[in-house]
Amino acid sequence: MAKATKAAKATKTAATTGRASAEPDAGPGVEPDNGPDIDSGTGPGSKSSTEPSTTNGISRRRLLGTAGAAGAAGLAAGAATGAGVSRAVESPATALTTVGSSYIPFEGPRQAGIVEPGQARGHLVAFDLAPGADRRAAAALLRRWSDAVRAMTEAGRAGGPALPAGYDDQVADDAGPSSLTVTFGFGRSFFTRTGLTAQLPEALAPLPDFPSDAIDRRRSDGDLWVQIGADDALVAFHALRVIQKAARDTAEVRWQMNGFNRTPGATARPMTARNLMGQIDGTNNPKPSEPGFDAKVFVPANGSPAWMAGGSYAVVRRIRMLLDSWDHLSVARQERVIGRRKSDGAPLSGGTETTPVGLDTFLPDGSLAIPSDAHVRVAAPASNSGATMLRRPFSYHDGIGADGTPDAGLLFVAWQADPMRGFVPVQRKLDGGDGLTRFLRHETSGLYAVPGGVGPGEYVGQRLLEG
Ligand SMILES: C=CC1=C(C)c2cc3[nH]c(cc4nc(cc5[nH]c(cc1n2)c(C)c5CCC(=O)O)C(CCC(=O)O)=C4C)c(C)c3C=C
Ligand SMILES: [Fe+2]
Repeated sequence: MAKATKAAKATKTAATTGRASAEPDAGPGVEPDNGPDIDSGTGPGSKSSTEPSTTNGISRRRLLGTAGAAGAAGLAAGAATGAGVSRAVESPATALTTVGSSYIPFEGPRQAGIVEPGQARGHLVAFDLAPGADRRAAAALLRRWSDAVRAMTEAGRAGGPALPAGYDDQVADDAGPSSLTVTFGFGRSFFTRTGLTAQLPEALAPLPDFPSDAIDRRRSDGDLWVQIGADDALVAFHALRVIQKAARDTAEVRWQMNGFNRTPGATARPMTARNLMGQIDGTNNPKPSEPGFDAKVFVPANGSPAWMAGGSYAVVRRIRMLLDSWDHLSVARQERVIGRRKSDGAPLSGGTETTPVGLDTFLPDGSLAIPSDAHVRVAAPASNSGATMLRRPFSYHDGIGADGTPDAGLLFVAWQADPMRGFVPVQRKLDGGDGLTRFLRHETSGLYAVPGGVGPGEYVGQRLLEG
């Protein structure tokens, strides 16, 4: 595929994935114990443009690689440890950092934005088809979107094509690709709206209601879902604007959520990111290098329906963290809620961050080292008949809510080959028995079928829409 060809041309490097005696713990309310006009169907293909766009006479691509040194230091450390998921990175001769020049191809057997480390900035957006927009209109939209993303990910690369005028509001000028990915999915309602119910995947059955859910349906679901990620805020915003403008009369925004992660190069060496509770979050994600990874995360080539081959299912939950309550717990108690040390993410059963969690380890007093209601115990595949998912969240912070507490938490995005063997059984178990539940509120929910990737000239979802 083109993905492999492009990757081969680029310099390869590694970057980190960015990852009982149940002592009764204080819940909320207890005493503190510690202080352009984008043309329908005629958008540019990846190879069609020739000259780079210029700003004040300076080519966007000539400006790559002129930022600080932290990224390069982090990159070197990443390569030395060999940790994490490898990704293609271009290295212009003058580069002092790789943040801007990091490039993730749009084309490939799988959509980008699933296995790559979570970017520093993310936008999650759901669209509903406009009244009267049919399958044909939806197909034209997916082509416009795919062409736009192809152009945006290629533009700004050293030696890459220019961003065509129709896409360029100059917001992303001067920046490189910055690990931009845009990932597209279909919600259940898309199939009824477009008369494609015969192609509706079984796996897209509505998620069950979980007892502790507090779901706002207006900010949930949607016909189409788009996940945008980039390591530069302007590159991410630019992609968002282009996607929204390209939707034009065919689809309107149903909801939008904005998130973030740690910026690459902010730590002395690549490390698993922390969430807004301060925990190292992502350690025990399945790794692409592990046997069985693909089967857990992606629909197999002979999977059903056929158009989902190479695709995946994304569960998206906006999970508010009840931070004021959480902050009242001592660090020791917080660690027992999770089952890992806050400072370095090591399991309470001993070792370092990457030491396997000892679910059967006992303390000298005979109690379980990982409490019976600790999050990692209740969520572990071993506690859920092997159920596994790839978690790739963004944090969010939208100021102070009506209740006077931070409207902040996790835009939880979980990827799996089948939600019934991933998110659903695990969330059922967490909802009843996880010590963390009392510090969380699931406020929105969505499930999307994310088809496989595209080759040159193809658009995402083509096999569904033209099958
Ligand atoms: C339904 C699945 C899960 C939800 C919802 C969820 C929410 C959630 N998790 C954290 C913080 C951490 N989670 C950690 C591990 C972990 N979480 C899940 C699943 C859900 N989490 C799994 C499957 C695992 C791995 C368990 C294992 O096999 O060990 C951790 C520990 C570090 C890690 O392994 O990533 C933290 C910390 C928050 C804050 C949260 C909701 C806001
Ligand atoms: Fe978790």
